Amino acid sequence: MSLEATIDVRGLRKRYGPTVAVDGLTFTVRPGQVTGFVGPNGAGKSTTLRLILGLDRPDEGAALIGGRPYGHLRKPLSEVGAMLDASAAHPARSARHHLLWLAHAGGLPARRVTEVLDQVGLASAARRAVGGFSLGMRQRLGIAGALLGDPPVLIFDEPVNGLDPEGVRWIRGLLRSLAAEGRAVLVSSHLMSELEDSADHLLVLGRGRLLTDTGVRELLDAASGGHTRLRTRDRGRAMAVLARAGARVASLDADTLTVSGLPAERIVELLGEHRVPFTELAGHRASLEEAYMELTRDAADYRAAGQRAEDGS
Ligand SMILES: Nc1ncnc2c1ncn2[C@@H]1O[C@H](COP(=O)(O)OP(=O)(O)OP(=O)(O)O)[C@@H](O)[C@H]1O
Repeated sequence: MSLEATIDVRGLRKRYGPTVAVDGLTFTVRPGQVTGFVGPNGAGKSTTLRLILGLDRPDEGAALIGGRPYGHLRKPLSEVGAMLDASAAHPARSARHHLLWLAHAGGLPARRVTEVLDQVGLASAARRAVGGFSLGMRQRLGIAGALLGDPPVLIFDEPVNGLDPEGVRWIRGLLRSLAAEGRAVLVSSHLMSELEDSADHLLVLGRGRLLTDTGVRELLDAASGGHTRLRTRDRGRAMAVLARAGARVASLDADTLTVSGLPAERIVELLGEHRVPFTELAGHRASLEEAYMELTRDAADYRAAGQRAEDGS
């Protein structure tokens, strides 16, 4: 693997007729990390990935893999692996033949085919026609194709889409291990929750623009840090005491409050001083989705679009 495992996108712009699909994107995907590329349907994720992979031409800007545009890579399969469409294999071909054909076209040895079939758990189905494969098996075959050249940069477009929980767990583990080997791994998804246990970094896209470029840990820490869940029989007095001290307090149910803006130790002190009884006090760990909502409280645009995506319309 080369050391230049990066994707650099600079001022990328692409328009289809009246639709601006990608609107001035700049970001870097770094080695040793899983970078989540998130946004609702139509946000421009697939277009960006196609531009990075030289499958479409940008109107402006550039996308570089290890410092060079895709078209200038000497051995593309060994420099970047991608799965954009899991149904790309010919249905009458066996999994093994499909990969042998790819390996041959990319100047790779046949032994790599055996290795990647093993790696994705398809060894026993290698001689079956792809047409009879389940969606999960097709995803695995697409991933095998991406891994064929042992590339330092990997791109997966919605790899989790339509998979059962076992398949989702497998893909998460694979993404993590590929990043742990020092590769740059870019994974798109239209759902933040799908990236919960796999992404180290997040690029959030809305209507062709980059809304957020952040580390997942920083995002979660910022959103989780200030929240404490408090259970008390005397909700009214607890709210009054804490609000007077500058906290933001909200009711969750008859005897539970969430408190933000004060550290847990200060909450305990205040409740003690004012003799407000409580039975439970716990730090709250935000989910990735909650953390992102907190960060973009004012970005109604993304949310409106995201909501439509969640509704499936
Ligand atoms: N070849 C094309 N011709 C015309 N419009 C296109 C083309 N490709 C993409 N678009 C439009 O560009 C916008 C971005 O689409 P894109 O597929 O990149 O979004 P996406 O974030 O990948 O969405 P999805 O999650 O649905 O795949 C959409 O409005 C789409 O209709």
